[in-house]
Amino acid sequence: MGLVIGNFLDRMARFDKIWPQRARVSGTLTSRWTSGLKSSLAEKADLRAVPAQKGMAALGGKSEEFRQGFGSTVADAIRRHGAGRAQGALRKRKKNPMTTPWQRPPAVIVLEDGTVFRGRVFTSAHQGRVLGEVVFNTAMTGYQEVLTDPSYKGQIVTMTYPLTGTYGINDEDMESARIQVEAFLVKEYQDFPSNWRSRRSLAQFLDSQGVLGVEGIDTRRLTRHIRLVGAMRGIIATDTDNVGELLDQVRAFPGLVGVDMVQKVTCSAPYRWENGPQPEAVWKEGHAGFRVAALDFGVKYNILRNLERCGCQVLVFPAHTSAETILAAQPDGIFLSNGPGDPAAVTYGIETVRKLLGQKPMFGICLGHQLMGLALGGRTFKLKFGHRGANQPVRDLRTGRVEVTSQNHGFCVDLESMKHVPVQPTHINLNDNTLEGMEHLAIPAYSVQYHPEAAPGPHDATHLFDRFVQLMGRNKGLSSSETPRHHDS
Ligand SMILES: NC(=O)CC[C@H](N)C(=O)O
Repeated sequence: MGLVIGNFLDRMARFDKIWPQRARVSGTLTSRWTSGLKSSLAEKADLRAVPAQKGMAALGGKSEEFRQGFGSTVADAIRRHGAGRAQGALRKRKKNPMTTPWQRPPAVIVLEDGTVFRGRVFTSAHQGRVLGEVVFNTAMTGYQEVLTDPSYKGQIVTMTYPLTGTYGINDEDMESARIQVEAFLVKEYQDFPSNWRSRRSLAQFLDSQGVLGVEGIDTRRLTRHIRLVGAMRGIIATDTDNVGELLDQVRAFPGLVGVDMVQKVTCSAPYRWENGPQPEAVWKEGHAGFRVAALDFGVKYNILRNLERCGCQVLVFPAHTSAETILAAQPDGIFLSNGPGDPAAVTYGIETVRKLLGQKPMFGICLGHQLMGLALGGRTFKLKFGHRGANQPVRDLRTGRVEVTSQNHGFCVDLESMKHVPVQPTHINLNDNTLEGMEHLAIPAYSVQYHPEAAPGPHDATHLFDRFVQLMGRNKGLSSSETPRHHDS
């Protein structure tokens, strides 16, 4: 496979060798899952003799809580932040008690092929079972954006990066109004975030919306398994360990193929985007920027932020809106958003896009790109395990330029099927040569499978938003210098 995946596997192999050494040399709790398995409290205190003693001295009367199981979190906090801040953290922790990893309730994950993984629940709000397609994301940061990206609806997401939670959750990096993933699986959860923007911990965020978080998963084994066998349905249970029963339940779950997930995430009524969603669904009086009608199949906020940054004003329409209603708003351009699930199941969206093609300049991202492909007469298929991460190399076939891109998709437009359509393929994924972008030869319409808005990921491709603005300008008879330009390309 490609260089990027090769590097990734190599890095994971090296990480495994380095990890135990680091834990031995520093004598800290970096590997809580090895040290944590020692069951007697005396042994625990021994294993982390230095931070534990400092912790007890610094906390004075708090040593009783240490013995009762706050030990690792307090010692962790002292190591990271010093005794003063650790005391503050302990006070917060008493309000929202979190047990040490080895005290957390067990969770079992069963994949549809019978493979079993075990972990521990690091959230408190959830008891029971969760079903979804299990997918992995290789971005090293960006868990907040991943959790809130509507394209993950119906999916249980695991991060391949082994430590999650370090920088908490902030108020700015939301990609929609809520958490969209069905559940979140990590190798090691870090419950003491340290970042100037952090407002709450990852566990608190998941708890606030009743979403299950599980740690202690062998995420490397899980990822390698999905890569070898392919995307799979999975079930997480916190209420039973009966694998046979869970296997029956996961096999009865329909999964994502052929299922319209868009209706679960699209907005219920049109709205204007202006530094966030605004209730009124009308163009702003006196605004000179191009008017973009965005069809919301599960739009990420950062796409709307980017359009706004390019000087556009944006009205967002529910996925079911008819082509006639959209054209009646007299937009200068039409944007087709990203979104979850199988594009072929969004039949009403395909029909609307077919009617809108050629009426106004059109730009599609991810699911929007797939719907454009289907509306033009192409086909889509499910990739073996999908592209999700922030390091996918894409070549622009017209310039030869390679961009490192952010991606999140499990389906793909079949390049072969586009051979009979008046479309030029413009971008190719260098890992597996699948189609990543196209441009219509006769009408102003183009699309990309990847995410130029990043969030998370590199900003190599933000120029694609400028291209949309240029296209709208040309369509209105403006020269390129008369059209605003906001991104460096
Ligand atoms: N990010 C997206 O828009 C994803 C598109 C589609 N749901 C897929 O998985 O391929």
